[in-house]
Amino acid sequence: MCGIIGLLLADEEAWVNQLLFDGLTVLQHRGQDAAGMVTAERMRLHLRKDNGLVRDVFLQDHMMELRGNVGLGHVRYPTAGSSSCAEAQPLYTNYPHGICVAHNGNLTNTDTLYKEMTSKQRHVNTDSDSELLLNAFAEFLTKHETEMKENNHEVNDKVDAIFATCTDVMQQCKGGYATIYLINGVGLVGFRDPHGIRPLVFGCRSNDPADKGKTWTVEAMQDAGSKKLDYCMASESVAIDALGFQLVRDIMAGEAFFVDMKTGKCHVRTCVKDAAPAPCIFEYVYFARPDSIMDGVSVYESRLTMGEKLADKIRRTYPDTFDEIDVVIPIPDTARTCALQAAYCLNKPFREGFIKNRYIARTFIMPGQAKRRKSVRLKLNTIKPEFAGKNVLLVDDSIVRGTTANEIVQMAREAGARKVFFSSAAPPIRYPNIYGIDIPTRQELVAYNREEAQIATELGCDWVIYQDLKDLEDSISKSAPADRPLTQFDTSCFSGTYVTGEKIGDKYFRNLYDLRNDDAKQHREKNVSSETPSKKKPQQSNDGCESIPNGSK
Ligand SMILES: O=P(O)(O)OC[C@H]1O[C@H](OP(=O)(O)OP(=O)(O)O)[C@H](O)[C@@H]1O
Ligand SMILES: NC(=O)CC[C@H](N)C(=O)O
Ligand SMILES: [Mg+2]
Repeated sequence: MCGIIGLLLADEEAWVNQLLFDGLTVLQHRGQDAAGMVTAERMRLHLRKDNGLVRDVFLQDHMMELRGNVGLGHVRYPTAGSSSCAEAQPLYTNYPHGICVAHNGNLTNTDTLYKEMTSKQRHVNTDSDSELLLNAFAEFLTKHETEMKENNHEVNDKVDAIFATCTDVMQQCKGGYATIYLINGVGLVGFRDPHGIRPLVFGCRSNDPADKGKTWTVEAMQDAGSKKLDYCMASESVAIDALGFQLVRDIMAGEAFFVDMKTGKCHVRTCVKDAAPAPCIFEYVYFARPDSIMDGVSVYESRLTMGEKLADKIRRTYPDTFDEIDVVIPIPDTARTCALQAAYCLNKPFREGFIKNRYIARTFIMPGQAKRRKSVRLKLNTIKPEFAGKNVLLVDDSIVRGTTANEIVQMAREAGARKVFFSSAAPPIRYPNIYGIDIPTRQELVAYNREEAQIATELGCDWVIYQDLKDLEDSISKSAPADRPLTQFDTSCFSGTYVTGEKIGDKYFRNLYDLRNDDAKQHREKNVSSETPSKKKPQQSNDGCESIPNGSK
């Protein structure tokens, strides 16, 4: 999962860099491996990207170079290629105009796309799927702008050319993607794949004091005077809130949003006929911040309902033994909301048994199992009296590899717990994810080929219980707005059903396994890190980290 953000300020003399920095900081939970930013100052692009957290990648000197009133930002959690900083984003291609991309998601037809792009003499320089998404966009934009110049009736103007390009990219590129392009001198374009698997929202703010208190809709934005509005697109609404913009709405599945930097006007269009919304259910379970609103649903509210339904299932499944539970303890951070509500519904005390070290980041999205395991112990420590002599019900949002659960159960026992029951607000994860979450192999999953009793043995707990998929889906649908019901989700890692429908056969999964199992990744990363120069010396970087000639260093 990555975090993306795009901003255009009406004032051409203003700099967008600090807003991008702040927005990326708010989206940091979506990607911890690398961060990047590109800005456009008149016709000149400035790029800075590197491995590391936002606060470490952008130093004062870099910020001074990131000039201009329009830009893109990205925080990366790799799902394809390597974690080399050459694959950090935004990525750039020279022709046409000079285009940069920030992408969240994962493409599933990269082999075909690679062949098509190289057959058209487009230069693809990395193993990143996002570079193919960039080149496909550039290729189709070239085609439609040429048609426009030749007076083809279907493409009448620049706006038509942009949307026709989005349609072609959506038809050509399979998989999950929410993406923002910065087209130098033209504007910002954001869109979601035809299933809207990955999230993307937009908002605005007005520079006109007369607009104070106004509620912005797309129509109101389009009626606003020229060069009056600042625009923001971002993976999550929290970024829009934090920057002082007003959230307008989600970009819908198969829809594109274009802001023309010459006129300051915005345009929205549905680009495919067969859009069928199926957002990733794991965003609600784990990825998104609870204070985000996604596809009209409050993530916080959906997690409360997950807790409620989990409590119901515990009562139903263990009518005799659930009385034994003395205390309900969340596994910080993400599980807190559902644990709170589960405790309330079970009528059991809710206690903070684990304290989180606020300086350790999320463990599931860290690369490498050894690092993840060590991080759980560094990240969480027990409040011993909350465990001593008690039967504890631990609540986590999900169990993926079982790294966290395994360590946590041991820690609970070491702290003196008598019985340890483990519950997950999501169903067992038994299938790979191919749309932007790095769960590439079934073999690494603790629930792979195991039933609950075997999983409990593996985790060392007295019993383990999982949410039912139907209950999870209902937890989210329940809070969907009446005029935009959510009836379908990408639930692939729980169900093995892949919503994009194209034939994803055994060969694809074997190849994914070979490329992205933990050992293969570790081997690749060793080679990458021995090639990557120190990020503290950006002036000397020669590995593609600042790949635009004359760009920011
Ligand atoms: O079974 P595993 O492979 O360990 O993965 C699942 C765990 O990882 C995540 O926590 P993480 O530490 O990433 O983030 P959080 O602080 O937001 O809960 C998630 O919330 C689970 O606790
Ligand atoms: N998690 C993501 O969204 C990853 C984006 C892209 N596939 C990459 O690996 O850079
Ligand atoms: Mg967690």
